[in-house]
Amino acid sequence: MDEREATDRSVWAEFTVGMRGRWQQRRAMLRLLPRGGPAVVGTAVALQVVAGLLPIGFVLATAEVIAGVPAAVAGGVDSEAWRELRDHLITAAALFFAIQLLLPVQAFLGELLRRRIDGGIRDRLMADSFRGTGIAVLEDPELLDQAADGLTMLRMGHWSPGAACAGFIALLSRYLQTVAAAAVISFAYAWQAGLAVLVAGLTIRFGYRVGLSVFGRIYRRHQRVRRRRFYFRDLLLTSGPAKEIRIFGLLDWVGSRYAEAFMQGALPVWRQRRRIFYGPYVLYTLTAFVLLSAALAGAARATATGVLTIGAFMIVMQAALTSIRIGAFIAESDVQTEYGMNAETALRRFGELTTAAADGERGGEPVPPDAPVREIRFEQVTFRYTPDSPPVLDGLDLTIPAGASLAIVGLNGAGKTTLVKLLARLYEPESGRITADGVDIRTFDGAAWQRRVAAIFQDFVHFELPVRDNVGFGAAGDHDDAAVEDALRRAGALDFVTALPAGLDTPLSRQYEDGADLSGGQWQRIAIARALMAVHGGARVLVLDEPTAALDARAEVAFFDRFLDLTRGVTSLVISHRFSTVRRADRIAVLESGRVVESGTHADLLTLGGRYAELFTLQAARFTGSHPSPDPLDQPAPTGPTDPPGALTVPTDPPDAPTASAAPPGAPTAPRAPATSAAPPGALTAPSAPATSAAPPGVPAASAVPPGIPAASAGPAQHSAGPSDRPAGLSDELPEEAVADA
Ligand SMILES: Nc1ncnc2c1ncn2[C@@H]1O[C@H](COP(=O)(O)OP(=O)(O)OP(=O)(O)O)[C@@H](O)[C@H]1O
Repeated sequence: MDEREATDRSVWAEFTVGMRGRWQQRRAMLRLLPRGGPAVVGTAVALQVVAGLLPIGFVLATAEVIAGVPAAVAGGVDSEAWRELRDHLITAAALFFAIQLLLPVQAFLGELLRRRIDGGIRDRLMADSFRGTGIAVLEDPELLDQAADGLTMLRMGHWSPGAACAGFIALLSRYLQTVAAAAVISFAYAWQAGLAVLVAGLTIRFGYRVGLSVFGRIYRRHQRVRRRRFYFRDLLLTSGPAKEIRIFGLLDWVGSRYAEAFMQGALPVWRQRRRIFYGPYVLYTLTAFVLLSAALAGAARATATGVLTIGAFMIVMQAALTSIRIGAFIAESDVQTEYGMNAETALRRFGELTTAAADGERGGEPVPPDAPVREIRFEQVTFRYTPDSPPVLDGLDLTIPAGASLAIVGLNGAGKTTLVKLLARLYEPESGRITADGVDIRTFDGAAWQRRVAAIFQDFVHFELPVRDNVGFGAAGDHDDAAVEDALRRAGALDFVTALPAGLDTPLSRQYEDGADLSGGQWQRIAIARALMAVHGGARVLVLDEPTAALDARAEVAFFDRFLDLTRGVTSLVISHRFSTVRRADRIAVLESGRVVESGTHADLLTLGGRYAELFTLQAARFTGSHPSPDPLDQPAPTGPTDPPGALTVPTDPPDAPTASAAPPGAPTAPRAPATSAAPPGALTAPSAPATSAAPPGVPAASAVPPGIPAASAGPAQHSAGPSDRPAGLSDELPEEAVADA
């Protein structure tokens, strides 16, 4: 229902439309109350009863004081009337102080109640709602709206469900006071006057609550705008975006977007205010005024005619004023209950959505030990993120042999990461299936399967926690220092971690006093260590999504030189745009249009001369200068002879030779044959003997190797004489740095 519809409806119609929901909310509040604990709830209720009755006692005592003054004055200081007056005065003062003393105790109990109830809700949300293995539900816009509102209220605490419960209890004393005051009027004067005063107070109260409820309903409809506002606020106030916001001078822009979003959410509510509050409020107040005036006028006349004593009149007057106070804004209850109930509704919906998603995934068979031992297969897998978006994977078939490495390449947005998310059961395929040794992974217990898959995504989490946790989380919090250090050492991170102020205990964030921040490459090594830790903890499938994108060329070479060692016996999947990384995998799959369009070894795919060869050529050309860019800035930087020896070597793997990654770990590498280049004039060429390679027809063997850089081969260099038909630049002789930096 949109806002226009709501504004077209009368306040009363809008109120009645929301009536059912409000009763549900109130029932939900009552169900929440016991979470405050019987002692706290019981004491709070008892105090509210006392707090409701004390003002009536005060009214009676002060009336007695006023009524007793003439007799006391006439009787003098030692008279009985004087002593009575004194006693009434002391009683009134004691009641007054009791009321004042009760206020902070009531506030304290209300706060305790709020904390307990909100704490319970928070625990329930964490325990129930986030136990699912999938993440699709967490990207659902409706859920995000509910979460933004509900969680914000829960975090702030002012308008949370707990605050609403405390607000409801606080109403007890107010209503008790109102009814008791009306009863006093009935006894002191006439039941008709008591009833009139009661109805007057409740009428104003009702009018106000109707307005507040309608106001709350309109407010709730602007969840999405508020979420946008929170986003702009966080852009301004959090450190992540701070760099770019400043560098691009976006402070004002974001500030004005924030103000705009604020107004977008607030204006419709404000515009409704007059209609919702002022009109009806005048009507209800006039009605109450007439009723109250009639009751008080009657009492005044009765007093004037001697039917009512002056003391009784004072009681009626004060009781009427006490009773009518129910119609005023109740600071400890009104806003809290209205918005707190909205927060409860939002959080309940949030819980329902996440629980439903988790329930759909529940159960499942245990994952067989050591699975996968043969292979993982994607069989005709189709997947789309939302029902109306095009498929990202479209009938995809792929076999990942167990214990070997598979690289996945493809253009940006081809679906590489999506494929991994499906493998890790963060999402489920729309059709088709993924099997491990022939068993659909959907039949496995989701959490158990996820323990089997160690995935480090491009946007891996930078936990603002000590190094030990950042790595240990790979093995579900295994914090065995020896294992953590071993993983760090193998990821090439131990040296810089040891140099940190508190070693493994150093929090990885500058936002903590003794914390340290790391460079992108250092963080990536921490992530790799986390993945290795996961393998240590029993993961059998290792997924590295762009694992070396932030590593320098030397670190990348070092990492992949040890990669097979590091992942021996583990099924590994590597996604990378760096061909120096990709080529080392046992097999490579090329993803395009939601399917695997080519697969094979690096050599096979070069020979095929298809998509992979084309991508490889494109990347190579940037560095060989085979396709010089008209823009001088686009030219590759020559690598100087000062570079450390060995840092830029790349294994040569002619099409019919084993790839570097396929070489047995520790096997000696054959000396690299010097390469020549068919590069354009001016391109850097390696000295010495010509290197040729078996290449697809029409492809000249070419490679540019900067001077002074020895070319090496992981296998025996095999060269065919004669002209090569490999595309220009499509050479295995690329300097590692050049490929790595592409
Ligand atoms: N959470 C998501 N919700 C909706 N669409 C998504 C989501 N994640 C990815 N997509 C879309 O799915 C498509 C494939 O994305 P994916 O991240 O799998 O590509 P990729 O091949 O890994 O790309 P890259 O090489 O840039 O990392 C893209 O069009 C992207 O917009």
